[in-house]
Amino acid sequence: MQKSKYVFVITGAAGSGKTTVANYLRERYHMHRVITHTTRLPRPGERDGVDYHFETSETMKKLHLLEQVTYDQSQYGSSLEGLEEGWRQGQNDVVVLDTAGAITYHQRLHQQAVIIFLTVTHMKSLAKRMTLRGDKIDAVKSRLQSKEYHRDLMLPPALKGVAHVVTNDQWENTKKQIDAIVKQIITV
Ligand SMILES: Nc1ncnc2c1ncn2[C@@H]1O[C@H](COP(=O)(O)OP(=O)(O)OP(=O)(O)O)[C@@H](O)[C@H]1O
Ligand SMILES: Nc1nc2c(ncn2[C@@H]2O[C@H](COP(=O)(O)O)[C@@H](O)[C@H]2O)c(=O)[nH]1
Repeated sequence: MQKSKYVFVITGAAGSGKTTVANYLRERYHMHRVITHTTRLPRPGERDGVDYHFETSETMKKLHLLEQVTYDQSQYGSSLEGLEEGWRQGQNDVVVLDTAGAITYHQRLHQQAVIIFLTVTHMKSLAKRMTLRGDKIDAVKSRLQSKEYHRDLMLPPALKGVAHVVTNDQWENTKKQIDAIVKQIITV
């Protein structure tokens, strides 16, 4: 019987498939998706309280956050309350973070944070995926020019030997890799 609950942290470059993997973990393994906070504007189809808690700079300041980062000129942050909500219900959590956030989770939660770093073989496919997702052209350009985008293309040294690295080229193959990681961690 599994005693302690985990948070699966999905990290990696923009467009690498973090949200897609998080949704898979939610649907296939009934994990609780931690909704994080951001000051960026919603993308077409994104809903407040579902994809993010959309904040202003003022409301963001009032939150009690476990960690907070600036990514492509917007603020993002996640709360301990968000994690505890899932654990209270007896569920494992899944959260989507940039690599700076993933490092903080590793430092603060140790083995309780299972870090999965997503990458792709051809970096050009990332911009293509963002465009196909419906992101505005200016938003894609801004993302590609940001220092955080370039930083998150590579596994950070602090996560070497810690993160499970998954190459998300072919979705069917990605699911198999994710299933293997979950099986290794969770014993029912
Ligand atoms: N293996 C795959 N092959 C092709 N397309 C994929 C694959 N995985 C995800 N996608 C698609 O790529 C797009 C980007 O995926 P997703 O939104 O999950 O990325 P992300 O890492 O969360 O991005 P961001 O950090 O920019 O929010 C989506 O349209 C998704 O459906
Ligand atoms: N450290 C944190 N990173 C977060 C959080 N919520 C989302 N993110 C990451 O930010 C970038 C940009 O997200 P996008 O939705 O605008 O593309 C991406 O890497 C997300 O994973 C958070 O609370 N903390």
